[in-house]
Amino acid sequence: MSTTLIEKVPTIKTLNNIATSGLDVFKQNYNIDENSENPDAIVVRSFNMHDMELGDNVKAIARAGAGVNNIPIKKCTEQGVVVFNTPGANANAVKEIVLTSLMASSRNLFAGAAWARTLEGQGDQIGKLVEAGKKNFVGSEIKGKTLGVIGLGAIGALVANDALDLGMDVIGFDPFISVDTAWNLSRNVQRANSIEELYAVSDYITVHVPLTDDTIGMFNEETFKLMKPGVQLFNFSRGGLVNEEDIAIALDSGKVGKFITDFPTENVLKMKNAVAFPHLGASTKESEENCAIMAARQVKQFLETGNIKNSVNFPNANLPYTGKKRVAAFHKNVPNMVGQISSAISDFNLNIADMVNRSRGEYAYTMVDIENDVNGDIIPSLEEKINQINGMITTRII
Ligand SMILES: NC(=O)c1ccc[n+]([C@@H]2O[C@H](COP(=O)([O-])OP(=O)(O)OC[C@H]3O[C@@H](n4cnc5c(N)ncnc54)[C@H](O)[C@@H]3O)[C@@H](O)[C@H]2O)c1
Ligand SMILES: O=C(O)[C@H](O)COP(=O)(O)O
Repeated sequence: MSTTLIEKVPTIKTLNNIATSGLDVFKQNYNIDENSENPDAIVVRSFNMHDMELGDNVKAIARAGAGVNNIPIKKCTEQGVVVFNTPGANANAVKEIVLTSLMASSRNLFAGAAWARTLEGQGDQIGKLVEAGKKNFVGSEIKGKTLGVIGLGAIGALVANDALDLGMDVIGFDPFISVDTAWNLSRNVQRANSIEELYAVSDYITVHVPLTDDTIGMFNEETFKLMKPGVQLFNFSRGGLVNEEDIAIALDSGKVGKFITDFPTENVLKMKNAVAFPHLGASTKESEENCAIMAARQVKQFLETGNIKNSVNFPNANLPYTGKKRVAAFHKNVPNMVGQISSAISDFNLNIADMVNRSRGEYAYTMVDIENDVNGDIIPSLEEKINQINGMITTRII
């Protein structure tokens, strides 16, 4: 696989609309081409990449957003393609839509507004009809009610903290909470020791976990049984978290009072007391810009220096870039890789100035800076030699 930036202008492929301010990061020395079949890197939002061929030149994929279930992570890792996302960059947008929906749903605003539209054509009678009909839309105040927040990451923590400020009692559940988020979470958020504890006390439940093999269908017949009758469920995470057949039954019976989701499907659109938005959670100007800029900067930094920040499949690694030649190698996390890379470099009579080696599960990443000026002619042979090491996935010399 060929690689260095001096050889050619790198191409960035975009899937979905990416905010211009993000693409501006690539203004100099890059080529942006949405039709490229074999780019150096791809910037994507929700486009489903699972059935897409990845060209052998692709080195990085940046998800301008949080959820990466649309990207074939395993395949990327096996090919040494780094996948990035933009943690927290759209969290405020989602927090605001969740709290807006929470209040709007609790006050029956969606149903009330839809009914008001049916009065069109009633002329002078509208005032009278409104006063007679409003009793059907009496809502509840959220103050003093309990909100259960499942997943206390970037979004969940913001929702939990601000719901407290709105006068709600908040209980949170996240068995994998990060130290950073724990620091940001108000101490007034109660900690549920089990998800069952949260289900038992919550009047409203909002979910902020990724869609994975472990979370798919986590809201189902069994879990609805553990919730308070009439609970209102908010899903701004991913449609697959909720079993559609089971929620339809729970809504019919009133076990679940309302279901607000950002993920419409044919089934959801037919459900009683369900409100669906067209995946609007992160659709604000601010959030689209934040995500695009962060994604673009991470890709640019990686292509130009090999440094990795916010990858979801390879370890983060940072070595100050001096401008001298750098070997950047993705490999299996097995013994003696660093030794073999070092000895391949010394076979070319080159000295090592600095290095970093980081691992993540079965995979690892090593960057080695070379002290000497490297003659461009030997780069392909050095690259080839390192790529021949057993357990090596791919190497670049930058
Ligand atoms: N509707 C939208 O437009 C929109 C926008 C942004 C994010 N999202 C979705 O929201 C999800 C969360 O986003 P985020 O930025 O908060 O991500 P995040 O990674 O910051 O937080 C996710 C949290 O979920 C926790 N978690 C994982 N599995 C769990 C489980 N089984 N039970 C409880 N907690 C669990 C993790 O420990 C983590 O703290 C994303 O994965 C994405 O699918 C949707
Ligand atoms: O996971 C995310 O970040 C959201 O679902 C946003 O998706 P979008 O970028 O397609 O709006």
